[in-house]
Amino acid sequence: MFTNQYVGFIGGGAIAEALIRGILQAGLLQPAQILVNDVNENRRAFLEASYGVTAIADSQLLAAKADILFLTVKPNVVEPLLTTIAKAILPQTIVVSVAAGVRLAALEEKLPNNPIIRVMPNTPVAVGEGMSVLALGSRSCSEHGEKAAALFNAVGKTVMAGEELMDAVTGLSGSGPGYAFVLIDALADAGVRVGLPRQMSILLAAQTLLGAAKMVLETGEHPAKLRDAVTSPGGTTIAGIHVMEQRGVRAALSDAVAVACERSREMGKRK
Ligand SMILES: NC(=O)C1=CN([C@@H]2O[C@H](COP(=O)(O)OP(=O)(O)OC[C@H]3O[C@@H](n4cnc5c(N)ncnc54)[C@H](O)[C@@H]3O)[C@@H](O)[C@H]2O)C=CC1
Ligand SMILES: O=C(O)[C@@H]1CCC=N1
Repeated sequence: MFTNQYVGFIGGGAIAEALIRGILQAGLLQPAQILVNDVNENRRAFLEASYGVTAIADSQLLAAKADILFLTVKPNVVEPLLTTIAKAILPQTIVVSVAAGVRLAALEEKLPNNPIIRVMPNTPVAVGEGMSVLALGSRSCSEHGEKAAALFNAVGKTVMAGEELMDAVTGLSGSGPGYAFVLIDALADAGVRVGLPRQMSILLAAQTLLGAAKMVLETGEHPAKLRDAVTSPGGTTIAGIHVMEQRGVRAALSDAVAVACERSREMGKRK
């Protein structure tokens, strides 16, 4: 599907690097098929040295070469960037924007000919366990969607959705690894508190969340049912869960997702 094709990234930061690492690890593309542009020269040199990809200092040149072009810059940089590359990009190039809050209509206005797809991935794409949600723009047909989905399927799970769900997706799975790292760090600290060595505690915390997540995905059971199977009557787990409920862990997570979703909405309104 990608033979003799170039995939370009404008913006070589955290999410671009995670995608590049995951796509190369999956063997979907060769390093020579990946082109990267970043305003930061050190970043270009780092990505070239670390992954064998080709760094291109001129974003217009990169845009003209790419068959699929990822926009992996901060949301406020997207529109000025599109003004810069609009004349250089070929009309058949599929544009994939991962920018939080930036609407398909705004992207399509700046690039009046290209098929555009808005995606919200997350950083676990770097290890093949990403969660990416794709929304097709008005000029994207199923073939464009399938091509973009093939890239994201190689680095994790993929769901197609309407754009109206993107802010909610951003608040949950886009930002979610951040919440999960805080939870793992907090659990690891807790383990240290009760006497475990730090490294062992981090391993226990991370593997426990990974195992629990895998059980939800593989059994298809409701998480509450799986929780019930851990909570022996009068036992340790229910004593711990009681404290979590008392301290409002559920409400805190609910508010975290709601506030992040709202932030994504606000970013979409900014001009
Ligand atoms: N980090 C994450 O977990 C996720 C990020 N995103 C989205 O990805 C985008 C990038 O986020 P991060 O990678 O976290 O940010 P970042 O700050 O790590 O990367 C942005 C990169 O763009 C470069 N840059 C700035 N202006 C540029 C320009 N005009 N041309 C070329 N390069 C330029 C910067 O030097 C930097 O290396 C954002 O729009 C964000 O909403 C989406 C999903 C997850
Ligand atoms: O924090 C952010 O704005 C980006 C979007 C989702 C994850 N990181």
